[in-house]
Amino acid sequence: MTLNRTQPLRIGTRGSPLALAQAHETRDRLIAAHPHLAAPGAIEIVVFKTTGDRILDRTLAEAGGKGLFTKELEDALLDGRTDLAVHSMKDVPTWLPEGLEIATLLPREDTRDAFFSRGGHTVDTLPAGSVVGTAGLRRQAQILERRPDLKVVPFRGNVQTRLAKLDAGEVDATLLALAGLRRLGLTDRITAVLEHEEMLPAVAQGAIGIEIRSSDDATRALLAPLNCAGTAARVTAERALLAMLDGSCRTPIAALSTLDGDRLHLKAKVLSNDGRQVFRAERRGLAGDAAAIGADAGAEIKAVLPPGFFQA
Ligand SMILES: NCc1[nH]cc(CCC(=O)O)c1CC(=O)O
Repeated sequence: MTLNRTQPLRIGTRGSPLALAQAHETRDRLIAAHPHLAAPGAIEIVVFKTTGDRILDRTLAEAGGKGLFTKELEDALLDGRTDLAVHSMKDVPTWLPEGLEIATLLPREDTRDAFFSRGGHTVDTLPAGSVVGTAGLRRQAQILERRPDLKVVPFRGNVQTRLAKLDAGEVDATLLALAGLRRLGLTDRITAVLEHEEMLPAVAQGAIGIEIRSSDDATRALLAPLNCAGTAARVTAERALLAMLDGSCRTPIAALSTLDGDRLHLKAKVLSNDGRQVFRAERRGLAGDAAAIGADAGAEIKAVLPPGFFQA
């Protein structure tokens, strides 16, 4: 098969600064692997506004529904308006639409969360009753697990908006994924980087996935040299856990797998929203068994969850 194309390769992306940085990283990696794609017009970046970009006044769990950041990109792929879609894998629902697949995982960024506070406080030194702004139930639950005396309030908007709200005193602290901050070059204002023991990341946090039509062998071949096998194994394990738990986005789930050679180590945690109930599982195995490792850890947690634990 020839990798030369007569049509431009069309990359679908959201328009947020982080999404654009990830689309540009994808374009740059494609050009590095296939120099002819550097020609003017060989790659087009097509920007879409997703439902998740429109809803800024509610938390995403309240907005309900899955795929808030992906649906418009996937519709464009399915209609043939684009050839690939670039996603933060953290935002990609467990089940993809029929006819689409994640073809490639780029090398994963740092998976930790960054903590920002006024007055340089860490999670442990924040005065009782301090207000932490976060949109995510996973962060809310883990903050309250450690500090039940803090108050967590919903908080959305892009990085700059959130930091402005912090400066204005609307909240005393907030959290953001370090991966996004690194990609945007916005790490200078971080108060503390939270280690995994303190804040286990979201499934696939820090990973960029590239989605294509399953029938599109030409684009799959173009993307093949960009795939990071280690990231793919880790994301496979974490997403298999999610699939087994079948968790709605209203239940806090955190997971992280790491690789040491071909040995994969998965840690997973499901919490109640108030952080008072915590269920954990841990598994080790071969990277080649990533899907089974994730499913197995998910099944262990599922077996001990009280009936009705997952909210609709
Ligand atoms: N939910 C939004 C979102 N999706 C991916 C990232 C960060 C980048 C990543 O984890 O890959 C963020 C922002 C955040 O959580 O701070």
